[in-house]
Amino acid sequence: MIAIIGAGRMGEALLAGILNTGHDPADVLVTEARRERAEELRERYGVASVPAARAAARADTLVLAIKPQDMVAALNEIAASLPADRLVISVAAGITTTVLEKHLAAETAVVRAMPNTPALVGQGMTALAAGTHASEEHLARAEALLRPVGEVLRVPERHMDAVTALSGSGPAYFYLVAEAMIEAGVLMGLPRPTAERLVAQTAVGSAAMLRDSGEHPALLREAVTSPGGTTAAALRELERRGLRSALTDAVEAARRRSRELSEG
Ligand SMILES: NC(=O)C1=CN([C@@H]2O[C@H](COP(=O)(O)OP(=O)(O)OC[C@H]3O[C@@H](n4cnc5c(N)ncnc54)[C@H](OP(=O)(O)O)[C@@H]3O)[C@@H](O)[C@H]2O)C=CC1
Ligand SMILES: O=C(O)[C@@H]1CCC=N1
Repeated sequence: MIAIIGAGRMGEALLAGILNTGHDPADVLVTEARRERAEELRERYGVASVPAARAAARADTLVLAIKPQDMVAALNEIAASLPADRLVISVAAGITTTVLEKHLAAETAVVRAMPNTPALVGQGMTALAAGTHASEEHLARAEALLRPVGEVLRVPERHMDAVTALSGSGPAYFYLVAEAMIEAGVLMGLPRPTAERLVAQTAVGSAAMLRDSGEHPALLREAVTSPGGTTAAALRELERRGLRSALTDAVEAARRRSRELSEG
């Protein structure tokens, strides 16, 4: 049995992704304190909501998808009822395996994961790092749980803040670009549904090329850039406005924030 403690945006994305790939809702529990939200999840996915301590006692694998700021309180809530052989997977930004282990019984197997919301549609990217007591078998279990909702990569834990800044927060950067492009289309007089469709499919197609062609993004960009053409004019403007350095600074800010969250 799997329990998802904290079924907010990320918890729900994982829940939906896991159920979409064939898990029986009867084998999945969620912990959601707000009654209306618990009811919504039951109606939408057929999963039961139980208090965290009960979920901890019943599930073999616990996924902690609560905010970093709520993590210590939640760990204290489950620690006493968590049998020693359970696997605890935390997806919280900035919360290290050392912090997780400190608030759980000695030798609890802990895996730190950083997924992203495209898990909802089976296109997530999750990085995993093992805690001190997580064996290869525990990592394989975490991987088996998350693999159906997207790609999984094992990384050294020291890379987790950078991973969070790139793939954890990354979908938001792409959505901001998409939003700005759609508004630009509307500004030029395109009907909104037309602009939305053009941008969404351009994003999907570009992402597929990026992932599947094996080409460096600079080469893919070059192939779009006809001499003396429209793309070159647009790219000059993006470079002049500092898109590249804005993105570098943005990703570094996210990593800094992830580190701050680990300091409590
Ligand atoms: N959103 C994303 O793209 C990603 C998020 N994450 C991580 O996922 C975690 C959740 O983020 P996100 O989903 O965005 O945030 P949300 O605020 O949407 O979700 C947090 C959820 O946890 C619930 N909660 C709080 N305390 C407890 C508790 N003690 N027991 C059970 N449930 C509790 C909240 O309930 P209530 O609303 O009732 O307070 C809420 O439903 C964070 O740690 C974040 O770093 C990781 C990768 C990507
Ligand atoms: O914004 C956040 O803190 C979380 C972590 C990665 C994506 N969302």
